[in-house]
Amino acid sequence: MKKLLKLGIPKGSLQDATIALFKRSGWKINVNGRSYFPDINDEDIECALCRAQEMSINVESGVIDAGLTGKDWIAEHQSDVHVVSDLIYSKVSAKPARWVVAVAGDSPMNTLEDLQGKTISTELVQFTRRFFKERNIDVNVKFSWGATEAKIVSGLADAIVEITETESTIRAHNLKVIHEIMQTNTQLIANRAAWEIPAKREKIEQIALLLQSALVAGRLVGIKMNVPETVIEKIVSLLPSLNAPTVASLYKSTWFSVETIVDQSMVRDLIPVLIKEGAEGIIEYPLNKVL
Ligand SMILES: Nc1ncnc2c1ncn2[C@@H]1O[C@H](COP(=O)(O)OP(=O)(O)OP(=O)(O)O)[C@@H](O)[C@H]1O
Ligand SMILES: O=P(O)(O)OC[C@H]1O[C@H](OP(=O)(O)OP(=O)(O)O)[C@H](O)[C@@H]1O
Ligand SMILES: [Mg+2]
Repeated sequence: MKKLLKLGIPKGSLQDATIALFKRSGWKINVNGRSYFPDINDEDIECALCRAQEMSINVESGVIDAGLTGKDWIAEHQSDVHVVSDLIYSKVSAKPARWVVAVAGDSPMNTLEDLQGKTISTELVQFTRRFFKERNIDVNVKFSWGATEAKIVSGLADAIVEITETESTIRAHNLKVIHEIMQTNTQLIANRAAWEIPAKREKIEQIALLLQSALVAGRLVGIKMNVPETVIEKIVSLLPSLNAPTVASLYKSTWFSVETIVDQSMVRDLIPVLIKEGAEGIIEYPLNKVL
């Protein structure tokens, strides 16, 4: 039977992070062997694996109702799709990635203008051509099938336009970044006609809401502690929180239980301070969703 929503899952760099995010959001996606049609535990959704590079083309044409892909490839194709939600994650982190112009580390080229008349290798050909044309810099943009960083080292190109997330590939080839041309992150996009169908839109919005809440939850943790009455005001003043922390009295005691949600990056600095100020029995726990 035909399902309500055909959903594109990006095959490749974003695949594992996307399936993991769906799992945290309450959907199990199972990729079976060589099949490009994974199972999902939702009778309204039919999943299809699709390359990130062509997702927006298939969403625009309506072959797929909605899908996840990078902002970069939507821009490359100038696809006419409805952007439902920005989901800030990349291959290995919950951060955007960057498309940069890079040259050999010892190159005398340091600015975009220095690339006048030079050869640039990239997978993102159309976007790169438009970028340089808008700046009246005449360059020869050549399509790269991948391993693009190697093309500077082997002398096949003077510069590259390439995506970087951790910069390890740039460093491994002794390149230097001379310009950032775009930041990119994953986006949930929908076919414009599908978006106008209430039942489809409702399902897409449900997916957007839960993916977003699982992403936010991934950055936060809960902390809970016991605090004597004498230092309660001081401890509360130290706690950053989404809202005010919850403070409850401990049964037949002058102590309080204090609970709050904080950014996980600050926990390692916060906990020693809380202990020093008199908090005890501190526990930290992960969150599944924050709505
Ligand atoms: N670290 C990363 N490296 C490459 N692409 C990334 C990274 N993080 C996020 N992306 C996004 O993944 C999408 C490209 O993924 P895709 O798997 O299709 O290309 P790829 O990694 O070049 O694939 P492959 O090289 O295996 O053919 C883009 O939208 C890009 O923005
Ligand atoms: O900044 P980093 O964390 O090193 O990640 C960026 C690198 O990862 C991707 O390569 P991919 O594995 O897709 O190989 P490819 O160049 O052959 O496409 C991308 O094309 C960069 O080379
Ligand atoms: Mg690649």
